[in-house]
Amino acid sequence: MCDCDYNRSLDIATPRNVYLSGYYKRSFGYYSIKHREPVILTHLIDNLVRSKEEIANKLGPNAAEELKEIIGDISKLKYEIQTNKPLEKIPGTDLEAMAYNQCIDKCAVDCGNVTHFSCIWLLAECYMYKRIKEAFITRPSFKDYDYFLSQKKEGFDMCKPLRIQLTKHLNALTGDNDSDTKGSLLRDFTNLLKINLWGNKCDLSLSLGVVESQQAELDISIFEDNILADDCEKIFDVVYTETGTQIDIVLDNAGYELFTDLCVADYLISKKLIDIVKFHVKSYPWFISDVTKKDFDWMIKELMSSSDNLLKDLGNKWLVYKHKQVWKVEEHDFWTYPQEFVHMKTMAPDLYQMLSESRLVIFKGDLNYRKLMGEKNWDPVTPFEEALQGFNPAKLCALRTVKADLISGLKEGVAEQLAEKDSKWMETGNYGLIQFSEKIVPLENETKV
Ligand SMILES: O=P(O)(O)OC[C@H]1O[C@](O)(CO)[C@@H](O)[C@@H]1O
Repeated sequence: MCDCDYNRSLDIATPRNVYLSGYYKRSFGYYSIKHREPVILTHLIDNLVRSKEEIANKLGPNAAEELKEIIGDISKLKYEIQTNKPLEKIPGTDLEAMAYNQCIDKCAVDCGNVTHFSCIWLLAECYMYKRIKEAFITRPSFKDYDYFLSQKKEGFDMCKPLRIQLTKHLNALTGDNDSDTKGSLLRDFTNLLKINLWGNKCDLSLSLGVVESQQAELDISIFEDNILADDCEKIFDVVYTETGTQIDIVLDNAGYELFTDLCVADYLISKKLIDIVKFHVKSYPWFISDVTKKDFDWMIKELMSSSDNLLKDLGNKWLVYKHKQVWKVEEHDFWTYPQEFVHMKTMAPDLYQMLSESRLVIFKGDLNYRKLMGEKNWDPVTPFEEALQGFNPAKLCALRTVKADLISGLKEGVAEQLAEKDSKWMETGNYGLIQFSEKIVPLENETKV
């Protein structure tokens, strides 16, 4: 039940156990809708205006006129957000349009008129990216255009030194399997998971589309104290002792984070801990830096043509994984729906079934974490499994740097201590979680959420 009342917004932080919403003025959702979203849209418009010549040359004679219409649509969206207009329904009868309109209708029932600042934050934020996509996909010259591509490429290029460092590290770990012991595998897998966790700090929607120098560090020991939940050993046990040929990684950001994802996947294959890795990507440009199929393929191609031989060899190795179907890239529209994951089983049963065949599903990043947790402001000591509210297609884990004011699975007193040091500690990405949940087999007569 979303707790927002259209006619009033409260100058408070989000109360416990209610949906995050811009309705609470001291919430990160309010700050994001009021300050971050308009800036993201302004940067998008500026980038389009700056590259209009190049676009017209590349996309043909109608592109110039269509670009004006697109900029008009995005400017209109920005105005709607800034003046807290009701969310317009998404035209069309495709499943994704229906998912958005169903979410808008549910919010209308729960809390009256559905505006950007009064509805559940997850809907408001996903809706913005859906409307951006609609602006482009409804113009023939732009239906395959990636409007965030330049930032994703810039982010990838900027992290080359880190990628070389990490490649040397990975090669050292995978170069020799003969001396492996369970202890050495646990140590090295844990180290790679933590490097992967901190790779999540590099996300462009937090930096509002501006590519910053990569704060990610390979020497992750300095961040050890900032990991607030560490289930690496439980995750390793699943990978090391369980059966099941595949694991699934629900990807988040392109660039350095994707590179660290592929390094973890490479380690699992090289050490023969798993046979197949399935990567789940978005079907269109999403939250500025989220990975699409094209981003995945582009990264491998870029590595293969690198001036650095280590990167080039890695790219060639990873291309072979793809060609041999050891690595598979999967798209599904559900990943760009506004619904929380607890609705996956009914809204995307095919995807839920695919995940249920996995030995372990790894969810990356903050947006996936919000969807796992049902976009609710849990008491931070609420067990992670409980906050999943029954979503558990398989054993799963979340690797997330904390960028939003919702969290679960903390020890008593931790959230309070951190809030005393910095009231905005949950918005910085400076703290991380590596949380695991067993596949809970429901009792026969237990009702599902
Ligand atoms: O790339 P990630 O880790 O999902 O983080 C992106 C998301 O984090 C937030 O800043 C907070 O959830 C969102 O506004 C943003 O889109």
